[in-house]
Amino acid sequence: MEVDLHLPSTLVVLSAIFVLVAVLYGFHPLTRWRLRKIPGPPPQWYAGNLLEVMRQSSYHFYIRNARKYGKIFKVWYGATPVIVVTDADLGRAINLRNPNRHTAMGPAAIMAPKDRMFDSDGILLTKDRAYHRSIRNAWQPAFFSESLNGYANLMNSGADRLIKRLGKAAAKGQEVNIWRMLGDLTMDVVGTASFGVEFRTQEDDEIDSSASKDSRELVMAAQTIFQMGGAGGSLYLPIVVLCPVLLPLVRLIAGAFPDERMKKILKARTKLQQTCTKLLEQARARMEAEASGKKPERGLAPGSFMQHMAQAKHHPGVKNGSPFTDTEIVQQAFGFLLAGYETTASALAFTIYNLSANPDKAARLMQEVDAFGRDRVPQNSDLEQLPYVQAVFKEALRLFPPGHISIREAVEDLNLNGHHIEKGTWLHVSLCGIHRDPEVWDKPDDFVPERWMPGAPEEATEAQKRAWMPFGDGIRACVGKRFAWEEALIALLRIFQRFEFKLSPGQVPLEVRSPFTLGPAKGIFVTPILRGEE
Ligand code: HEM
Repeated sequence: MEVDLHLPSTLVVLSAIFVLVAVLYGFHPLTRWRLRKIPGPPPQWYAGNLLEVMRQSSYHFYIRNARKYGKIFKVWYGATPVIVVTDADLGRAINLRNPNRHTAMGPAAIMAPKDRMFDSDGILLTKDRAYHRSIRNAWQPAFFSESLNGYANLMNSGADRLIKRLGKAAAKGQEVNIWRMLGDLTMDVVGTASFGVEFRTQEDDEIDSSASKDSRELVMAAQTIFQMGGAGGSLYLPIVVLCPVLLPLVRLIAGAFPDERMKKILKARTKLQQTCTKLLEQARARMEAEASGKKPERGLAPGSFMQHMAQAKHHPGVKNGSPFTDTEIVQQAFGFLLAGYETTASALAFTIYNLSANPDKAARLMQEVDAFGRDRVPQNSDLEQLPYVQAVFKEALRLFPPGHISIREAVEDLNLNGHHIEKGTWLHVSLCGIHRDPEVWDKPDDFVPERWMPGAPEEATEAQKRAWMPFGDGIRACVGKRFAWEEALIALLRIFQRFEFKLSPGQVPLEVRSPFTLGPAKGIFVTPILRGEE
């Protein structure tokens, strides 16, 4: 009888290869060795620290680990090590020298390039420096004082609709999820400012039936993308997180067989693109009609961000200084909504949470509001008369910065306090870690708006002021900061002219989640109470 002596040895070799691959992809011995001197929480095989990050939220996980391991530590997102920095000066230096964001692990990462165009070429994720400068410059005039003065009416009408809704709840003594309601407000304001059609997301039946068909379709598409777009959206994602080298293959398979979530996102993106293209055509018709002295019927509102982009041109060195294409304009308009909607809603909700949990601070704020006038409708230029409202908002942004990480990719090899970091490494400047650093702040976890009141005994030192950076820093810092500031102050003033809030029990400390931006885990539940006579 003939015995196949090769079979066992083949099995041994295959098993050895399998074990080697399992070790290389599960344990990453070489990378671990390279980064061994950087401390950090011990990773698990394959998942790294991902399960802990998801359980605790990256926000808490980073704050806790900064207190345990110091201002530079490493965290493993599956197979990818991320260097987290919680030192303000080092963070600024990183942001200044490394302008590229690494591609987030959202469903978009696994989409084919044609389906990803919103992300890869928009202001948020483009890695082409000259192109970024060109788009960013085109954005800037939307935040000049003249434009901001123009937005005040829109922001006040948004606040009117919110006050109406709060009034109904107050009359019934009803608890509300204020985070949700503020989300409806900011979607209303940012959506209308960006796309130039009335978003009307604050009506009780979600989308006002009197809104135009274009407007309704746009709102629904944007909402679908938001609901579906968070990290962990697609079933294909875990594969890429655990084994990034499979990305090209996963993209191919996901392109051919998209799962339900991806299908919905793709459909919503196509709808958004089509509707915006139609609005742009109307806008161009409007501009032509205006130029020839006629009055057009509909189109983008004058002064809207999209109309502004329709008139903008690239830098002479980029695309020969040509006007923006329709696709580019839609990318930017969607970027405006994406970056400005949830961040501002969460910042406002955190502010109301902190005020409700600290009634003495709320009382001081209401005194200032009353001195300004209970019935006075603010304009942008009035906001400097509200130093305590500003201080309260600043302090809420310190404790809970909605954009809590400046996400970067090392553009070259770096030396971080003696640690060698290779080009391409993912870097997270943890703004929440910096904002709660006990070596920098007294009572880092307490809500003390007086830190931001000039002359107060608690007034922040220069080092503390430098360590306040909720809008990031460097050339990728928040371009919409002045818009957010105006919108938030108008909303706070208008809300507290009419209401105070009772926090529902069981919410201190607040449960948060931070898949991408930082927000309350389930919401912030309060009962609005109509304020008595002055
Ligand atoms: C309270 C509200 C807001 C907060 C806390 C916030 C925070 C941030 C942060 C932390 C960044 C990243 C900075 C970095 O990577 O270093 C950012 C970027 C950005 N934000 Fe905001 N933001 C807010 C509102 C807005 C609004 C209302 C808009 C638009 C109208 C906007 C548009 C953008 C854009 C386009 C970027 C990317 C800029 C670039 O890459 O050049 N943000 N924001």
